[in-house]
Amino acid sequence: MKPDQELLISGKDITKVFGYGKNKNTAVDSVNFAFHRAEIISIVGESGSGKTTLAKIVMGLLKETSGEITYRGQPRKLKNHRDRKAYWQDIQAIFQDPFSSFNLFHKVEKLLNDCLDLQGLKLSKEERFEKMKEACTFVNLKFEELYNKYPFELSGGQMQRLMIARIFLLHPKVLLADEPTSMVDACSRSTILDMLLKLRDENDMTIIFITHDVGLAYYVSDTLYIMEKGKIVEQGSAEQVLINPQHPYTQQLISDVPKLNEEWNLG
Ligand SMILES: Nc1ncnc2c1ncn2[C@@H]1O[C@H](COP(=O)(O)OP(=O)(O)OP(=O)(O)O)[C@@H](O)[C@H]1O
Repeated sequence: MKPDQELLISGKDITKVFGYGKNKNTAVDSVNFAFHRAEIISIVGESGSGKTTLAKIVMGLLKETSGEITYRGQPRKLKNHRDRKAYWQDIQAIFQDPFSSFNLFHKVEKLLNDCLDLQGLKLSKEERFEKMKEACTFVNLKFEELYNKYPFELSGGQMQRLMIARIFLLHPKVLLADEPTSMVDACSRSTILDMLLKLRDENDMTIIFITHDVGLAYYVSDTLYIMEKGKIVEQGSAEQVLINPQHPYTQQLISDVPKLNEEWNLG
């Protein structure tokens, strides 16, 4: 499936400065982006390049110092609780540390039930059970075995699957995934990515991956944004950027993955 042309979220000259004076740090520097419906985008860069800061700005968790974000054709407004609630119904995130995404005092059943509540759906107890079970099955978890457990009783991999089960129930328009596979082994890793790709195909979800792994980015993405020291130094279709990188930083990132060309058979 290919992304369509409907522009969903874009940013113009987005800048984020932390600190003052000698401690001033421009984490995101005049960044422009345009993400479309059903598009899979990877933002690739080394540690400290500003990926997570940019992701938090897109999420509305961090206020940009300057620049403008447009969402569905309108300047994004997050002034009051109502604006934010509406925005966060449409955009969800999976962060590196799954523990940060859950209320650790709530059992799995409540965590999933809350997703159904957020949708405002009127469902019977049986319907709720069926939906939660379906979500767990989608990510190869057994609801019957987990529903009564607390997040800290789950493995890192189970937690990550549970996060995807939540996304399955919430079906947001945009999913921001910050290194979503960092806590799972290589085998589960491709399963998790396949789950996310399937969600995109079924729900036309736009997915933004934040990663330092060019290989992963190529495997999953339509579009790559390469970020260095707060700036987007190169962007384009995944093939175009990987096969014919223009910027020296991109060339270096790719050459740091010596087997990339062979593994992905890029010639
Ligand atoms: N809350 C903060 N206060 C001050 N500086 C910050 C803050 N958050 C991030 N930074 C700085 O902004 C820069 C970009 O950090 P950011 O976490 O966005 O990078 P990243 O590319 O996501 O790195 P990683 O891959 O390690 O997560 C870094 O220099 C970091 O120290």
